Amino acid sequence: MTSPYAVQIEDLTHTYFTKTEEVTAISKLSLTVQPGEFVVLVGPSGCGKSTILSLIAGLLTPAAGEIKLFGNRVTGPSPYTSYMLQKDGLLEWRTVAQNMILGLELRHQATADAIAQTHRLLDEMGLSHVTHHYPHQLSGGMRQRVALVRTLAVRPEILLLDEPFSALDIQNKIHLEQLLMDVLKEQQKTAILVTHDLEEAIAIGDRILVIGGQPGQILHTLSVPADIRALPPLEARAHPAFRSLFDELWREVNAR
Ligand SMILES: Nc1ncnc2c1ncn2[C@@H]1O[C@H](COP(=O)(O)OP(=O)(O)OP(=O)(O)O)[C@@H](O)[C@H]1O
Repeated sequence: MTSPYAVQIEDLTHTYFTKTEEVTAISKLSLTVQPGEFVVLVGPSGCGKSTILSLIAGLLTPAAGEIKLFGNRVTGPSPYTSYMLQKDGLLEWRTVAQNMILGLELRHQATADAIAQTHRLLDEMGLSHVTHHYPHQLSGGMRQRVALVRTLAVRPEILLLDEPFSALDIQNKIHLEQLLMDVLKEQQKTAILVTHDLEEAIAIGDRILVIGGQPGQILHTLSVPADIRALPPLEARAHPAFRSLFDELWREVNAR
């Protein structure tokens, strides 16, 4: 039987070992994410948010518990996921066109069709005029849009986004949030976003999980009301209920 979940995490524990100490970053975490759902992880620094993403991406091996993506157990990096970080990670010696197909090349999927698709995405992001530019010729917002195209190019079912817009000014941030939401809606992808920006969490998430405790646990869940979810990120921020949701999240994140 196929799994009804895009992501299913059961009793997950992860411990980092350093020369001097053991840090249990995640302990017995269980969580499910529906296909097409946009889940946001918020919480104080060091609570384990990035560790959760790295475990889902198969970049770390858990000490205990398991993660399944569409019913398939994660044992290493998988074609289901694509990861985007705060640092764009563009290779300075490659043009925009060469950077955006990097993931396709690494996965041996750089077919003419896949590359053409990637150029369409670049066009949708308003970047077709910089196809042959090098990263140093781009603004911060443009670089991050190229990184988003590269993340989407491999057509992952699940996007893992670790503070991807946190270094951007508010105009660029909202613009990229909108572009991301358009693509997710059109392609019906699942996404898990880590952010410190509680407004961003409410403006683009379906369900927000406050992570915290000793070690990482889900301390609070906030489901964003459907009428806010239906709005573009800029308008969502102006919804009359937005402030009280923000206050609720703020209290929960800062409660302990
Ligand atoms: N490579 C590592 N080696 C040892 N400890 C680590 C390592 N990476 C993370 N940790 C520890 O694991 C815990 C969780 O870290 P993690 O980066 O997942 O938190 P976070 O919530 O993403 O933090 P931030 O919001 O600051 O990015 C922290 O105590 C951190 O110090």
